[in-house]
Amino acid sequence: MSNENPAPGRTTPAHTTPRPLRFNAFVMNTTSHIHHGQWRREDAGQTEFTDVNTWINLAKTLETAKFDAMFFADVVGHYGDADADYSVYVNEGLQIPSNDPTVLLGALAVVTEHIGLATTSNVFQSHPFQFARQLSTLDHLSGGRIAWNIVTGTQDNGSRNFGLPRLTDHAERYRWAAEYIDVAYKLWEGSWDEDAVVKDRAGSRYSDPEKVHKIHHVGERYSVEGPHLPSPSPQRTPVLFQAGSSASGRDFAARNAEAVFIIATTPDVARQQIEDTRRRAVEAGRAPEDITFYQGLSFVIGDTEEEAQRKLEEYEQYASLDGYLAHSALVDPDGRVYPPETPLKDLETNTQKGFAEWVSKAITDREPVVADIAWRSHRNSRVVGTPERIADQLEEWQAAGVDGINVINWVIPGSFEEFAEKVLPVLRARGLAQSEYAPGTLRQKLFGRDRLPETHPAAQYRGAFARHEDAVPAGA
Ligand SMILES: Cc1cc2nc3c(=O)[nH]c(=O)nc-3n(C[C@H](O)[C@H](O)[C@H](O)COP(=O)(O)O)c2cc1C
Repeated sequence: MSNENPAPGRTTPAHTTPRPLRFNAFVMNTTSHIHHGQWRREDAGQTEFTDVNTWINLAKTLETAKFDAMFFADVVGHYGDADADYSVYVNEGLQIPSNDPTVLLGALAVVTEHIGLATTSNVFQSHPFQFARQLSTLDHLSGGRIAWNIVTGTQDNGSRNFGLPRLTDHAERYRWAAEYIDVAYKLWEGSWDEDAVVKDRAGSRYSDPEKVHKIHHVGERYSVEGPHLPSPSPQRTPVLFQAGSSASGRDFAARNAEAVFIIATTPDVARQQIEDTRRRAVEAGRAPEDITFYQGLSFVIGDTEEEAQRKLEEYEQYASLDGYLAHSALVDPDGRVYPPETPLKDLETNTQKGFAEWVSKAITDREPVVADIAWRSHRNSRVVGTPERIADQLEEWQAAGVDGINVINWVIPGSFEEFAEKVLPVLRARGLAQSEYAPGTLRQKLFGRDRLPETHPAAQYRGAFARHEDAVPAGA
């Protein structure tokens, strides 16, 4: 690893060069991802998300700017219950229509060389045998640049699209995820020995049957015999991203994740969340630096503070309260989205409880209402100002323990072009952004190794299935 890319998570003494932050472009294969209403702007290229060139051009822009990864969020339904007023989602282009990000990564893998490519996939949306095969294929195609954002679902509607009655109970979702990922680890790490592919033309042996193993997984939900069909890809297990915030979500992240996404309201809140998850990771037998944290932020950049404020007003004019409310999924027990004027004290909902309590406490001069939640979630993760002022604030996030930033966009590609043109040079001058990519796979770039370390739970499956009777019979 070059000096510019020391291992993340380690504190740098004050007299040495600062540690660069990591930067991901947070995107979704749809029109309206986070900042609802902005698609109506003339410069909003996200309306053309079905055109592969929108993404190819953006990937190239990001690679030129040395972004670490392009990270695609995804959902498999709309927010709220099945009976919620889904005309809002449709009117707003709010994550519908949307296309599958995992398929798109295949195209992006061949037109890029360095940038990491992260997809989101829910544990109930595909069988782990099939999903593990898809990601191994992408990891081969991209030369080892794939990451997986492991999600357990947030939507009743999405669950019903896969035959479930509703969103599975929270604790049960994480038990499900634990088995799902266990199957994937067995396939990725244990099914093939490192030197199994021999391509021995004279000996008429493509792979060595002694070195390809069935996994014989039998669990609560899955029964998977194996072997994994793809041979080992450059990273084997893709880089593992996760975004759980509850206690069970943090435990899952602490055990499995290499990069955790947070949207903390302040650097102090981030610090607490990071320290808590790192403590859990150490309890799970991992090293503190094996797990990194990315704060989601959007930027309003001006050459002067006045210009930044003027641009902010422009974004505000396009912002859609209906969209933020629908995305917040504040639904009543009948599945209807709550009217914006509903007092928070009258809310009866199972989602966003922690955030509602925080907003209730923050507003003391009047009755807090549902609209406040939508507006606060819109406002609390944005940074407004000159590039220098933005760099100052990023230093504060870094001092709180944040390793990287998930850059949330207003418009594609403009938000990323502007960040690359105006903010990254200032960050580079302060040693806070990389100027070149480190060579190798995404994990090599981020952590200085191609494969998961021995302290990771997936490592237990290396060599675990290497019994002779499990080998594929010759000629099968
Ligand atoms: C930055 C960020 C990005 C997320 N992206 C997705 C996503 O793309 N798809 C999804 O289903 N959930 C996504 N989530 C939701 C999380 O996976 C998780 O369900 C949520 O944070 C609640 O955590 P908990 O399940 O531990 O309570 C995201 C969360 C955060 C903070």
